[in-house]
Amino acid sequence: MKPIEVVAAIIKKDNKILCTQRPDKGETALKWEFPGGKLEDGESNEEALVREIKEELEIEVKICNYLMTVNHQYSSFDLVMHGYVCKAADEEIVLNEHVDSCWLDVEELASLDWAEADKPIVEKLMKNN
Ligand SMILES: Nc1nc2c([nH]c(=O)n2[C@H]2C[C@H](O)[C@@H](COP(=O)(O)OP(=O)(O)OP(=O)(O)O)O2)c(=O)[nH]1
Repeated sequence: MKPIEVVAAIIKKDNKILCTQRPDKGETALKWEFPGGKLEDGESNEEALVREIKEELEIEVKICNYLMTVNHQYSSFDLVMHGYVCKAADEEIVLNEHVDSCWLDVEELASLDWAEADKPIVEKLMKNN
């Protein structure tokens, strides 16, 4: 099966990181994630990320650096997820798709129930801190 290819934004503001909670459906129901979504045909990772964040949260992000790619096998699909560290301007987020969100310090990230594929990203952020 062809993996689903996704981009995810680790959005930083004032030293906090934006964490978002997925809706109550599918294999990752109510898990916490970094916002983002699937690449559309012909899009670069960066274009997809800026578009997804605008759609999901109604904010503009500036991509600072690539962090890592995670390959994860869920039982119903294979995921390839590219994580980028981004900066948000001082705009209010609007939750168009997520059920909850919070801004956490890096050392607080482990307190959330993350989607499995996000755990290596959380570990890397905490190690780099
Ligand atoms: N965006 C995002 N998706 C993640 C993360 N961790 C993780 O397992 N996923 C999975 C959940 C979903 O099955 C898939 C991304 O799908 P999505 O629903 O966010 O993407 P999308 O907005 O383009 O999708 P769609 O509703 O248009 O189908 O990747 C993460 O940190 N960020």
